Amino acid sequence: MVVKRRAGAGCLDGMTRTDLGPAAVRLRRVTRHYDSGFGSGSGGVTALDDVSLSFPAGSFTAVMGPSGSGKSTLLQCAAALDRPTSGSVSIGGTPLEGLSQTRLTRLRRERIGFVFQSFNLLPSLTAAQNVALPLRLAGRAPARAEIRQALGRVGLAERAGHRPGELSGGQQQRVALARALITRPQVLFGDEPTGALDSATSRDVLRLLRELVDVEGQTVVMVTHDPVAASYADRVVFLVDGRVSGELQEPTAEQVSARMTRLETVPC
Ligand SMILES: Nc1ncnc2c1ncn2[C@@H]1O[C@H](COP(=O)(O)OP(=O)(O)OP(=O)(O)O)[C@@H](O)[C@H]1O
Repeated sequence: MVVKRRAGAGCLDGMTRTDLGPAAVRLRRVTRHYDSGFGSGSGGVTALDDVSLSFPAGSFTAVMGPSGSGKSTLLQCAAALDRPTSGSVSIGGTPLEGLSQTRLTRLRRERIGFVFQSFNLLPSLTAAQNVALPLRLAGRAPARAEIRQALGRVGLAERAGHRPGELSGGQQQRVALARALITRPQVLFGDEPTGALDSATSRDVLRLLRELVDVEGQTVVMVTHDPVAASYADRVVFLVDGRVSGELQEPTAEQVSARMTRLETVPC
């Protein structure tokens, strides 16, 4: 598989470089506050604090930060799975605020793909049936060739009839990727997509993500704790206490690791 970086795919911090190209996803001054559950005035948690970020179309971004820094919350707000307390999010130029639940659900189905650490495949369905699910949920009867092509994209055309229990972890994650990509989403989000895989299998999945960006122009945004995984991205955005604390372009694993060590040891 060819591993090739896109020239110029990059990143915006605080929307200072919006001229790089159209944003697949844009967050403007996003704050997400969780109430404590004990009524007003009792504090709660500010998981995201005035975050402005843009994910340019056709780029691969890794999001890193210490535990509790807001990575998953950022992903959920950016993927329209959660609503910010304030600020705005737009996907493919469509602002999410004010959209009804029905329209949000449709937008998520049509424009967003999601892969998780735990694959989330249905164990009783074959790989092909799992991949077909998003289309069935959207009311479409998927053509067999379409499913085969989606599995072919992740190198699993020959495994269409296998159930998840008959596949390795890496193969299961590739089925999950095919399922996430079957609707041709504008953005693919990954919440630690390689977190449950051994390092050799992780590399295969990361090379596949890289290839999707380089060859097909897919936009990928991935939360990870692994500096090696982050080094496959065009840039790494670092969060600390719900705020963007900086970013690295064309990162190496060593640079990411050094930055993370600093963030985890130096009080901000
Ligand atoms: N549903 C919720 N209700 C209350 N607080 C929440 C909720 N979800 C997240 N938080 C809090 O928001 C903060 C950010 O959480 P988040 O899960 O986004 O962090 P994270 O960087 O993804 O953490 P980790 O690396 O440990 O998964 C944490 O303090 C967390 O406890």
